[in-house]
Amino acid sequence: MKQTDVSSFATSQLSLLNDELQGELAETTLLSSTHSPTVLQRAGLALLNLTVSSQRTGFGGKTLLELTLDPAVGGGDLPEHGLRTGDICAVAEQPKGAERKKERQGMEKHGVDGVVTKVQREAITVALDKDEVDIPGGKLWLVKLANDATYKRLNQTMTKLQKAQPSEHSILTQVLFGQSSPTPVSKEDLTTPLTFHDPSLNSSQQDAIRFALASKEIALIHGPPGTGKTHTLVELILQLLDRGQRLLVCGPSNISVDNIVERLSSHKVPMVRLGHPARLLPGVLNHSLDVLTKSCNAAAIVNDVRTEMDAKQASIRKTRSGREKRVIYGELKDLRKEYRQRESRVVADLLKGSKVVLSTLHGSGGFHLRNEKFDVVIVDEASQALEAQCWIPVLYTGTEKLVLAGDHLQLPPTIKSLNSKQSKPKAKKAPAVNEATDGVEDLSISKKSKTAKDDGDSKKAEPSTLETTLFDRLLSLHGNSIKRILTTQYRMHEKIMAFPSKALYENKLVAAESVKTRLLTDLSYPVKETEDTTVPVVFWDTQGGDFPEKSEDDDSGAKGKSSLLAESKVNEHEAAIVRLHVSRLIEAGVKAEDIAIITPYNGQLALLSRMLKEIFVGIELGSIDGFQGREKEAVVVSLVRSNPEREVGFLGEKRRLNVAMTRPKRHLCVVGDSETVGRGSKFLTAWMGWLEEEADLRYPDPSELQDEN
Ligand SMILES: Nc1ncnc2c1ncn2[C@@H]1O[C@H](COP(=O)(O)OP(=O)(O)OP(=O)(O)O)[C@@H](O)[C@H]1O
Repeated sequence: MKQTDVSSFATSQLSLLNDELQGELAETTLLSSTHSPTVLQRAGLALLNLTVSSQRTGFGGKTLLELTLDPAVGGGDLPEHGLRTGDICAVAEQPKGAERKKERQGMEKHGVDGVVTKVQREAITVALDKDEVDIPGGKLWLVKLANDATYKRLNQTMTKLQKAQPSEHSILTQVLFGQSSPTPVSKEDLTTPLTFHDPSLNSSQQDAIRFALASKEIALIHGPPGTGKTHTLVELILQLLDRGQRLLVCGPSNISVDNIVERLSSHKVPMVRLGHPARLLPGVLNHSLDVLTKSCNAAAIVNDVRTEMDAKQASIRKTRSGREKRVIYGELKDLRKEYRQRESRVVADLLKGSKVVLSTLHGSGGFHLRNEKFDVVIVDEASQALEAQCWIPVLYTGTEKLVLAGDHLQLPPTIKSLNSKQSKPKAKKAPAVNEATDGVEDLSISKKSKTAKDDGDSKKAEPSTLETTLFDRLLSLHGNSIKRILTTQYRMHEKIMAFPSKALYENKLVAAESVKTRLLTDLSYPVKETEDTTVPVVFWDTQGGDFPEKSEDDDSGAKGKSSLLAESKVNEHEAAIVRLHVSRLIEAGVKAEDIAIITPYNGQLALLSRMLKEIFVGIELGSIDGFQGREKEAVVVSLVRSNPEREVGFLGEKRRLNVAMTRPKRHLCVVGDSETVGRGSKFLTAWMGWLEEEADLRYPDPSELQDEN
C-alpha cells in the first residue's frame, strides 16, 4: 500500500485546478471582449432586445426577473440561443448602437449578475445575485458569463484539505490516503442473512450490499454497463435507513442524483433534494427544498412575507418618483431579511428531520449542509467525478464512511464549463445531435484543449492527474478487497456482452435470462427476419485501403491554426455503409428511434448527421462520449480510422471503445478497417480478432454503395 501525503496531494490538485481555470477564463474573456453583442447573440451566448415582463421573489429571497422580447421589436419567441438553466449571466441595459464596444465594456459596472433559472420559448428567467437593483426601463440584454463557481468550490475544498493538520485527519481521510488500512470486513458480516426490500436482487447485488453495510470506512461498488448499480444503491439506502443511519447521497450531475430520488420516492422515503428547482427533473420537485418549504406546515410564515415582497416589487416598477422608490427599497430590504430568517429556520427544521439528503457533489458544499452530520456518504457515478469533487461531501459533513459506485472502465470525467449544458437523462429521449456531444453538467469539466488534441490523436496525450478519479486511486491504493463487482447485466444480448466481459471484466459478466437471447425480431412490434435483424453483432470490415479517412480540414489548410480548431476525421465511405446498414434495418421494420449511430470523431458525426438525420427521422446520432450512460435497441458504431500509417488516435482509449460496444441491447453493428484499427493496441487487436471470429462479417461492395450514393 503506497501512502500519499495529504497536503502535497491537495497542493498539486490546487495547481491543476488553477491551470484549468486560467485557461477557461482566458478563453471567455477573449470571446466577450472581442465580439459585439450581435455576434455574441449569433453564437448563442447572448440575447438582445429584452424587457422585464415580471419581477417576483424566489427561493432564498432572490429577485426573479422574467425577460421577454421587447414588443417594440415585435415580441414573440426568443431567437435560438445556448443559454441554459444554471448558466451564470449578466443582465444590463443594451448599449444604443449595439456594436459599440466601449459602452459594452461598461457592462460589468452597470449590469447585474444572476443565474438563469428557467428557459421557455418566449421568456427566460434570471435570479439576480444583488438584492437592491434598479432595473432600467429601456431595452436590456443578457450575456452568458464564465462560471467559476465550480472551481471556487473545488479550490476551497482542496485548500481546506491542504491546511488540515495531520492530527485533524479523520480515520476516513487516513484510509483515503493509505495511511491506515480499511478495517477488514468479517466473514460473518458477509454471510449473515438479510431481508431485502427488493426480493429480485441478484446474488452479486446482494453481496455488494452486505459488503457495503459491513465496511467501516470505504466500499466501492463496481457496476459494469447495465448491471443495476443504481438499483443496488437504492436497496443499500433502504438497508442503511433500517439501521437508523443518516445519509447524504450525491452524484456528479443533477441527473445522476434525480435518478436515485425518482427510484427512492416509490419507497416513500422521507428525503430532501437540495439544488435549484429549475435544474431538477419534474418528478423530483416534490422533494426539493424549494417546494418543501412552501408546502410544509411551517410554510405559511414564509409565504406571508413572500406575498408582501412581491407586492412591493410590483409597486417599484410602477412608481417613477425616486424618493418613493427609495422608501420601497428600504422596506423591501427589511422584508428580505425577515424572509431569509424565516426561510432558513424552516429549511433547518426540514433538513434536521430528514434521514436522507440528496444533492450534487458540488451542492453538498453549500451553506445548508454546513452544520449537518451524516453517518454515510454515498456517491453514484463516482468514476465520472473528479477526485476533488468527491472531497466536498467528505470534508464538509465529517462523515466516517464513504460508498462509491461507478465503473472505472468507462470514460472518466471530462473538463468543461463554459458551454456546459444540462446532461441528458438516461431516458430514451432523443437529444439534438449537438447536445449528444456534451458531457456531464454539474462539474462538467472537459478540457477543451485536450478534446481538441485527442480528436487528432489521444495516444500521445498524457492523461492529466485531474482525471485520476478517487475510485481509480483507491483501487490502486488498497486493491480489489475494497470493492465488489456486480456481474449480472440486464441490457445486452450475450454475444454483445462477450468481448467486453472477456477483455475488461475478467469474464465475470453474465447476461440475465431476460436479455441474453433477445434479437431485433423479438421487439414488441413486427420486425422482418433478415440477415441483419436475426444477428446480434455485425462487422462491416472495410480493410483493403479503399475506404480511407480524411482530415476534415485538409482542404482548408487550417492545420495547426489553433488547438480549438484541431482537425477531426471523416470517412465518407464508412458513412455510406452506415446509411446502407441503417436503411436495411428500417426496411425490416426497426423504428428509427430504436437506432443510434455513434462515432468518436465530431467530423464524422457532423457528416453522418447531414446525411441521415432527415432521411431517418427520429434516429439518434451522437459522439461515443456523449452516449455514456445511454442505451438503444440497435447501435451502429463508425470507427472512421483507415490509413496506411495505422494511426488510431482517439480509438486507442479502451474505455471509450468499451462505452461504444456496450450501448446496444439487441444489435451492434461495427463499421471499420480491421487492418488499421487492429494494429492500434493490444485491446484493438483482440477486438478485431474477436469480431472476425464471432461477428456476422460483411465486406462492402463498392457498386452497392455507389447505388446508395
Ligand atoms: N436484480 C434485478 N432484476 C431485474 N432487473 C434488474 C435488476 N437489477 C437491475 N435491473 C434492471 O437493469 C437495468 C439497469 O439498472 P440500473 O439503471 O440500476 O443500472 P446502472 O448500472 O445504474 O445503469 P448503467 O449501466 O447505465 O450505469 C434497469 O432496467 C433495471 O431495472
